[in-house]
Amino acid sequence: MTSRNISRFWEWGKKIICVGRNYADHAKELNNIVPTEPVLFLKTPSAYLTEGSPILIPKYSNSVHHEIELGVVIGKGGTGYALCLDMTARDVQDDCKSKGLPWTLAKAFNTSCPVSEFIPKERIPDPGNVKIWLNVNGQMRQNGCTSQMIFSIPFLISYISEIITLEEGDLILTGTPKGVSAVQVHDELHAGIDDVVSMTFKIQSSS
Ligand SMILES: CC(=O)CC(=O)C(=O)O
Ligand SMILES: [Mg+2]
Repeated sequence: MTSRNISRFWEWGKKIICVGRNYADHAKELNNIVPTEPVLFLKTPSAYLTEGSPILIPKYSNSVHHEIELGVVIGKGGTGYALCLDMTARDVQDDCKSKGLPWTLAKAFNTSCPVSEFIPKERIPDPGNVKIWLNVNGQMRQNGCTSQMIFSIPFLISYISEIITLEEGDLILTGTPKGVSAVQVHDELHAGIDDVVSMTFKIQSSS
């Protein structure tokens, strides 16, 4: 595990808004319908995690999946970015889906939103065309491009703004490409955006 001390750019009181099923190949791999409108959900402040701290598997799940995603950070003079993980208790989510219940237990648990350092907008001139990738213990699992998004970043910002007032510092996770899979205790997740940023997180049990 890296010992880099990444300072938190995200602060308490700001929102973490997530978009689901924004890549058709991922919606299909989980047998979900490809959406015609963005699917939104929220993460809690205690979900936010920076490098150097472990991702904790909640006791109530036997199948926590990685989902690598481009994060958009709302700023006064435009947006910035971050690489994010939307850790998901897939077994719990499947159960919630079958019962018509919200996804909070599956998506918003403590440490479920590992985030890279802040990426200034100049470092990603075209956020609609960057490669995001993730490997687990050195094996590539996800390797997608934001050009595959169903709903573009400008559309998502405008869509969300109609429903939830976006403020400086809010973070939007823009959905994951295909290749999600379960992680195990002691796994090491290494992820990046082209040659712009990379991050490493270890998996631990929560006890
Ligand atoms: C099925 C999901 O968990 C939706 C999601 O989070 C995504 O990124 O897609
Ligand atoms: Mg996701």
